[in-house]
Parts: sequence; structure tokens; C-alpha cells
Amino acid sequence: MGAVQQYKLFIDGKWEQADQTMEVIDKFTLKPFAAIAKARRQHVTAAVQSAHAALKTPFSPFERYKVLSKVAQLLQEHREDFANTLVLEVGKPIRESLGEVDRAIQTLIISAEEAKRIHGEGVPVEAAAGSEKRIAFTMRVPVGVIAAITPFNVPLNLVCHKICPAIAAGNSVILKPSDLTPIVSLKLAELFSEAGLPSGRLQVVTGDGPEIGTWLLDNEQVRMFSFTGSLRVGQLIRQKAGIRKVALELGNNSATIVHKDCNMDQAVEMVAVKSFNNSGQVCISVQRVFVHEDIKAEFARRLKERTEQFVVGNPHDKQTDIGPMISLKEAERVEGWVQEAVDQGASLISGGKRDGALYYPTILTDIKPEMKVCRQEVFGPVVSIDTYQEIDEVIHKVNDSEYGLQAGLFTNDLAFAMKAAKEIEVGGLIINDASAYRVDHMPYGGVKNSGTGKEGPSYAIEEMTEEKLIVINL
Ligand SMILES: NC(=O)c1ccc[n+]([C@@H]2O[C@H](COP(=O)([O-])OP(=O)(O)OC[C@H]3O[C@@H](n4cnc5c(N)ncnc54)[C@H](O)[C@@H]3O)[C@@H](O)[C@H]2O)c1
Ligand SMILES: O=C[C@H](O)CS(=O)(=O)O
Repeated sequence: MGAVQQYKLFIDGKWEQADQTMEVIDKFTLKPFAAIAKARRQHVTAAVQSAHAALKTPFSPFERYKVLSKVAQLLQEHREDFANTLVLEVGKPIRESLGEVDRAIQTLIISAEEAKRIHGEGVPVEAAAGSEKRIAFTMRVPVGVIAAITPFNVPLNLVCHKICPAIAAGNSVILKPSDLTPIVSLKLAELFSEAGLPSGRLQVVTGDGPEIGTWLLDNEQVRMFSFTGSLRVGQLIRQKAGIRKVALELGNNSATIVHKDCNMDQAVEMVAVKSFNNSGQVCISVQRVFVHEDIKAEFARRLKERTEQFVVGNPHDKQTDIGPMISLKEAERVEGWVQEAVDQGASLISGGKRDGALYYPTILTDIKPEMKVCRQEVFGPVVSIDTYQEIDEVIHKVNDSEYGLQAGLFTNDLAFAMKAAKEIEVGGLIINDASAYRVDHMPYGGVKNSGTGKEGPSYAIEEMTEEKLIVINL
């Protein structure tokens, strides 16, 4: 077995060891390939103190623009190395991993540009009787110390979606990446350090999520929590944060509607790819497909045919479309949910097979909405097909969910599309694509139990700043 590379905590611009470490597993071989430091409370306290102290040192918008731009350039230079790290720690196939690095570069560039566009506005207080001699305007000022807590599945770009707008807006950040996929975050911190980010503007504390979460939540100097992850943890953070700012990007059981007038080639390809990318471990991954009764048999046949063309296997192989899930335990969980659905009367028309942590792309029909594979977030390569006759019926079925992140709708009927735009309860509705569409400068975030707040650098900056009013009595 190759040497296990040791990684340290990044606090106050320095790399610091802890007395305990945690292994990071290669998700294909299931063997350790790295070890991270396991932070103790004193490390988190030091990280918050460093972040708070850094706010006192001027760091202009143009300097932030330069650092973020430099990191984008450095990440481009290290593109293959970062992609290979994603393959190891996520199990994400190399083609998809390279795509994530490319998106992270875009998120950095967008954030750099947005650092130059943060502004307030004039307020015409003089229009009020008695205020004729006053002038007023607002300023956008940084929140201060922000704790960013991120999930395992897209560990580079989703980290960028938190730390880059936070830094662009003049904040300091303590990042707590997933202990399952922390290495790219530590490597990203190296690039920020090389790019000249002032000490204390970014800390990366690795270790036990609940422990570090508690220590951050206990610390009143942390003024905002930006969390991406499960509903369960999001609720915990919301409860403990008190009146501090909280941004939550949570789960979903994404629906996509395939109407009888759609472009079937387009719908089959997009639903197939966006059901099984990253082994379905994507918050907007297609999970529930609603197909009009008139085309259901044809659509199911073609989706099965397309799905069985995917190459399942070694994520290092350029031919591989679907690699292992994040753990053996998660693959066994998904296997159990599928079996439970079949025992309850669902029909398995493709997949349903597990090989270690590899779970083959799976299609179910004859489902009931109360089955786990429909009602809960599968977060795995499983898609269920349901049918409908009427438009109101399918909108009701889509909305019959505690979640509301994004949904898709394949139709050429503009009236249907606009009715759905008004009535489907989601943060984003994607017409003529599946639910799993995202580009990094668009507003992104859900309603109901999918969270609160929007990401996308300019939208995150709004949430990571306060609008301060200044009134001058001349
Ligand atoms: N809406 C989005 O943009 C989005 C994006 C990606 C993933 N997700 C969601 O994330 C989930 C999958 O990711 P996951 O398994 O890493 O989620 P998770 O909630 O298990 O973990 C997310 C992060 O929280 C940390 N954590 C765990 N317990 C904690 C606690 N008690 N206090 C503070 N932090 C704690 C983890 O270490 C990790 O860093 C899915 O529900 C998925 O839908 C949402
Ligand atoms: O898992 C959810 C992610 O937010 C989807 S994306 O990688 O940002 O498109």
C-alpha cells in the first residue's frame, strides 16, 4: 500500500498538526490513502480568534479580486491533480471530476468579479417633510466571521460556492469540510495561501463534524453559518444558531415531468445522465420521473436502453460513467430501499445490482408515492417512474413532497410551462431539461425543507453582507 499522506489544519495562515488523525478512504479500493488532523476545541477557538482578528486588517475589494483570480489561475494549472484527488476521495469518475474542477474555476472567477461590484444605494430621505437637508445612502458591509460547513458529494465546487463569495465580500471564513472528502479543501487552502490571501481570512478545520459543529455554534464570534448538507443537520444548526444568520442548502427528491409533446430523444438522454451522475449523489439528481400515460411505455423502454449503456466501474478509467458510492454502507442502504420497494409492489426494470460500493443504475416503475424511494431522498443511482393524465394531477404529484429545490419539465406547451412555473413549489424550475441543471452564476437554493437562502456568488454575497444605512444631516 502506498504511503498515507498526512494533512494538517490550516489556521491563521499556518499548517498545524493535531494529536489525533482520521483516515480518508479511497472510495474504489476502500483503503486509506490520506490522513487528516482531528481538530480539538482549542483549534476551533484559535481558528475563530484568527478569523476575527483578520477583519481588522484592511483587505480591499481589488485585493480580494486579485487573490481570487490568482487562485482560479493556480487551480487551472493544477487541474489534473485536483481531479485525481476527487476520484480518490469521492469515487467520482475522472471525466466528471475534471468537470467539477472546471466549474470551481468558474466559481472563483465569478466571485473575483463580484468582489468589484459590491455596493449600496442612495436613499431619497430628503423626499420626506422635514428631511429636506438630509442625505442618505446604504453601504454593504461584511457580516464578519462565517462558518462554512460542506457535504461530501461535490467537495471542491460547493466549498468554492461558500468561501469565495465570503472572501469576495470581505469576510473571514472557517471551513469545515466533510471528513469523508476533505483533501481537495486542504489543497485549495494551499492555493489561497500561495495566492497571497492574508492570514486569518481562511481557516480549514478538519475532524468530527458534530464536535466541530458544536464548538462553532458555541462561539458567539461566529456571526453566520453557511451550511450545505442533510435536512437533519441543517435543522440542528438552525436551532442552535439563535438569531445569527443561517444559509441552508439541504436535500431534495427531485422531480422531472416528461410530457406527451416533448422531444423524447432529449428527455431520455437528459433524464438518464442526470439521474446517475456522481452515482445519483447529487441534491438535484432526478429521483422521481412523471411521464404522461400516452408515452410512458416508450419512455421507460428507451430510458432502460440508455441506462444500460452506462459503464459502471473504476472511476480512474476514462470510459467509466458511474463509480462507487461514497461508502459500502450507503450502497447497502440504497440496495435495501430498492428491495423494500419491490417487496411493496414496485417493478424493477433495470439495475438493482450491487458490487461492493458500486450500485448499478436502477429504474423502478409501478411505484407508490409513500415508498421510501419516492418519499425520502435516495441520494443514490435510483430513479422511479410514475405516470399522469392531467396537468393539474402531475403538478399535485410533484408538490407532494417536503422538499422543493429544483424540478424539470420537458414540454413544448408554453401554457403548461408557465402554469408549472407559477404552481410548482421549488427554488428552480428547469424547462426542457432535468432537475439537475446548474450553472455557477445563477441563483440556486430551495424552498420548504430544501433550505433557505440562495447561492451563486452574487446571491451569496447579498447574504454574507449587511446593508447599513447612513443618514447625514447637512
Ligand atoms: N442543496 C444543496 O445545494 C446540496 C448540495 C449537496 C448536498 N446536499 C445535501 O447534502 C446531503 C449529503 O451530504 P452529507 O452526507 O455530507 O450531509 P451531512 O449533513 O451528513 O454532512 C454535511 C456536513 O455537515 C457536517 N456535520 C455532520 N453532523 C454535524 C453536526 N451535528 N453539526 C455540524 N456539522 C455536522 C458533516 O461533517 C459535513 O461536513 C444530502 O441531503 C444532499 O441533498 C445539498
Ligand atoms: O449536490 C448538489 C449540488 O449543488 C449540485 S451541483 O454540483 O452544484 O450542480
